[in-house]
Amino acid sequence: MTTTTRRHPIAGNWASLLLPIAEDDSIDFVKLAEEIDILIAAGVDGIYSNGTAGEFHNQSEAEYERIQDVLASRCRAAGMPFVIGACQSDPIIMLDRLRRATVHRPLAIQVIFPDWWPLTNLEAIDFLNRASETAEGIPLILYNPPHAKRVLSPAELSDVCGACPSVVGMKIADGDDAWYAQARTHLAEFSLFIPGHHLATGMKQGVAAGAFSNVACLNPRGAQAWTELIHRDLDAALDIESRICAFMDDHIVPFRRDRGYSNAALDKLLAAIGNWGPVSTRLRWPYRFIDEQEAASLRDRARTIIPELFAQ
Ligand SMILES: N[C@@H](CC=O)C(=O)O
Repeated sequence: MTTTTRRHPIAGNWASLLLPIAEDDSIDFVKLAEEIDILIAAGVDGIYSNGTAGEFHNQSEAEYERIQDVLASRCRAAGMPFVIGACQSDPIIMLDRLRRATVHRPLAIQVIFPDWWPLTNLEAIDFLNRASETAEGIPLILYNPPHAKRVLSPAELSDVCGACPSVVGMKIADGDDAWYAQARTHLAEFSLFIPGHHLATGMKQGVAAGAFSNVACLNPRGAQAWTELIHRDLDAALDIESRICAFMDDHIVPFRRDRGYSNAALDKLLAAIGNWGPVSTRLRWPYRFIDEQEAASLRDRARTIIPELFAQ
């Protein structure tokens, strides 16, 4: 894929900051700090806050502030790149989160489109331009997941984001070969982040810069080693990817498809299976979370199917 000057060097394996939720539904900030230190020690390419997995949709503004403070201070002290998610369904609150994120000078800031009434392309451009002004020169990454109120095609993403110079990247779902061809045609100037479990394919297709990664939820250190392997030995990395996908399809996706759990519940299940830090499966009310026992019983399966992710 031909790149242009807009394409930002941000890339690689980005670990989601998952919220340790206590039994009384509060955020355990001591455990949050501990989790960040573990992710830093794992040597991931970066840590980001407030994706769906980070429950951005279910926290107060004071909590938002405190999460970003903890993330920024610990990452800065360790020289670890970080991205802040300013995402929120309400555009006014989102711009305010964005304004408060700029204080920490993250590598980039993630935004979504306002998400109650779907935006037209013109409204989306207007929103991103206002977000760009608010970001004070910090690059923006548009997070447009499959569950967004409006999911844009590569051509639509190009029309909308092309009009907003601060948007340097997108975090989107990938697709089949035809989708990848469209992405190459329309989105070459952007850094594209695709779902973590497809990263080797996305890089083979010459499209993906990295992932804000569910594989890092399972094991941040293993996901980092796999990301590095993609550059060294693509065939070996694709073989691991096929087993990661099989594990997801057989053991993780059924919780959403058959039992109605949210994506955040699935990502927290992955972290509990990986058992690498102080993050349980618990989500904040009203969202249902997967019993910790399910994680314990999948632990051996994960290690058997994809031992490479647990070898470090
Ligand atoms: N979609 C996720 C990515 C990690 O699994 C997110 O919430 O950012």
